[in-house]
Amino acid sequence: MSKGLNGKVALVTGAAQGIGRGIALRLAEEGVNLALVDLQKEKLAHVLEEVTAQGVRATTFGADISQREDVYAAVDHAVKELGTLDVMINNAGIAQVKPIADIMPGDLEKILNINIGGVTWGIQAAAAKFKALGKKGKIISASSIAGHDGFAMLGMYSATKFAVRALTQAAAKEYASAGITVNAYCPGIVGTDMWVEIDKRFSEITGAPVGETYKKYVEGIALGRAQTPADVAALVAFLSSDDSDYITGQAILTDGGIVYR
Ligand SMILES: NC(=O)C1=CN([C@@H]2O[C@H](COP(=O)(O)OP(=O)(O)OC[C@H]3O[C@@H](n4cnc5c(N)ncnc54)[C@H](O)[C@@H]3O)[C@@H](O)[C@H]2O)C=CC1
Ligand SMILES: CC(=O)C(C)=O
Repeated sequence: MSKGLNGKVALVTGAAQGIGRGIALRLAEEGVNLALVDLQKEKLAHVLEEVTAQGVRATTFGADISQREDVYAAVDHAVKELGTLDVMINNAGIAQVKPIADIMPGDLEKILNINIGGVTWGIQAAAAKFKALGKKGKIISASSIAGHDGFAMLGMYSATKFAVRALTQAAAKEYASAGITVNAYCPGIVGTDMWVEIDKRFSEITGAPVGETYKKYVEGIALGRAQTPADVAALVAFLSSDDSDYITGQAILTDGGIVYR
């Protein structure tokens, strides 16, 4: 068990599936009460059943993280339903597979609003709430290996994940005096719907057979297998726990050996 997690309250965005669901399941195992936030309300209801079956209290909230008022409303909802907030996990994000030459203004606007806007509003709303509650807190956001190395065909996605690292560093410096730590996790190749979509788009662009791009990337992992949401959740549980109290401003790689920093 991770130190100091039992009884805490965490909000997880993008909790309806994939890595966000994996984080919710792991935190529930650790006794964390959960506010589950996503665009997909039906899928959230299923994750709600899964986590409450582990004996924790939980609530769901439908929100579009690119909308500042939605994120603030989600944080207010968490505190109203669960009594407080200790950990904010800005996990939701989208991928975008396009050669640089094909990126259009609408593509740029969409991914910036979700991947950078969503994290910005999440950091802002959580820090304001921690201060209003008069408590310390932890803010944890999803970056990526693509936040350390720019990936071909994932140029704008990579740019947003580099930006998450920059925001993490700046926010860590701004909020340290309030006792708020701000960190990020950087997964590698995780077998979620996001990669099903990335693989499909690569096929459309390059003509590679479906499944080939994912297979090629997984073959490049030193530990020899694709990452699971539970692998990512193990790092997020550590960053949510008291064991990470002296860590701030970091974007920590968890990728089985792809990017070495
Ligand atoms: N799958 C992978 O290999 C990797 C993923 N990541 C990052 O981890 C995070 C989670 O990824 P996955 O679980 O793989 O993705 P996913 O696509 O399986 O799940 C993302 C979830 O976020 C939700 N979401 C998307 N846009 C939203 C919005 N505007 N408002 C509210 N919710 C929204 C979706 O409904 C979905 O439930 C993302 O930030 C992603 O960039 C980072 C590195 C690797
Ligand atoms: C989805 C993602 O972040 C990568 C690099 O696979």
